[in-house]
Amino acid sequence: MTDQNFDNDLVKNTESRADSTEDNAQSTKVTDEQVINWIKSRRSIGNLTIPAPKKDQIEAAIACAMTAPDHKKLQPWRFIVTEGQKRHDFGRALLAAAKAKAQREGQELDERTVEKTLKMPLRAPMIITVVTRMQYHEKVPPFEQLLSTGAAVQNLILALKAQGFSTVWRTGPLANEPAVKSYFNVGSEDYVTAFVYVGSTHCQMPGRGEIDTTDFITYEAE
Ligand SMILES: Cc1cc2nc3c(=O)[nH]c(=O)nc-3n(C[C@H](O)[C@H](O)[C@H](O)COP(=O)(O)O)c2cc1C
Repeated sequence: MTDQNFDNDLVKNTESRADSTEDNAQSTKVTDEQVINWIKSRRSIGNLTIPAPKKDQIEAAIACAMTAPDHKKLQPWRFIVTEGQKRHDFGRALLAAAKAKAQREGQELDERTVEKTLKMPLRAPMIITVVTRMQYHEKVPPFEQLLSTGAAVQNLILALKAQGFSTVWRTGPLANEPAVKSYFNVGSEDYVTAFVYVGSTHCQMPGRGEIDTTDFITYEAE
């Protein structure tokens, strides 16, 4: 089954669930197997276009993100939604970061790199920047807070997919440069954990085929 088919199936099932009476709700239930195959069908898409999610869809996805496992409920994540002309400001922040990085490394940016960097945020109609705001906690070291934010990002991506949108998680070497952190008001101890590019596409990425878990699992039992 293709990715599109999975999406259609889930949408169809969700819509019919919404309309259904209690009597026929059973017959339109999404099966566990469908959910598992749907998770496996997620693919990143690099070039995205309108429509982007609306406010209620963004907030539904962020609510899912905020159900990620979170030791001591620190809620270390913050979400910044950038769209429209603001993407140009983001591009200028990326360029400032690229120039500063190049200067530190004794290099200069060529014209092509300047243009490319400025246009990076235009690859999707919306970017959701996810920040980890680190807190000191004797039982929750920084790596747990970063991982918790990573889990939130994955939930965010899946919740956007469930609403019919495509995404790609990009971070790259500029994400935590001072110019970018300053643009997003991210503290020096904090991290830009993800730029989630969000939008729509007609592009169909190939499926992954069978996933062989053999080399990645060790079972231990008495
Ligand atoms: C923390 C993190 C940062 C990433 N940064 C980038 C990036 O800057 N550029 C990029 O092309 N892919 C990046 N990726 C990888 C893509 O999100 C994606 O997973 C990869 O292209 C594989 O595609 P798939 O998700 O369809 O399997 C990053 C992934 C993670 C988890």
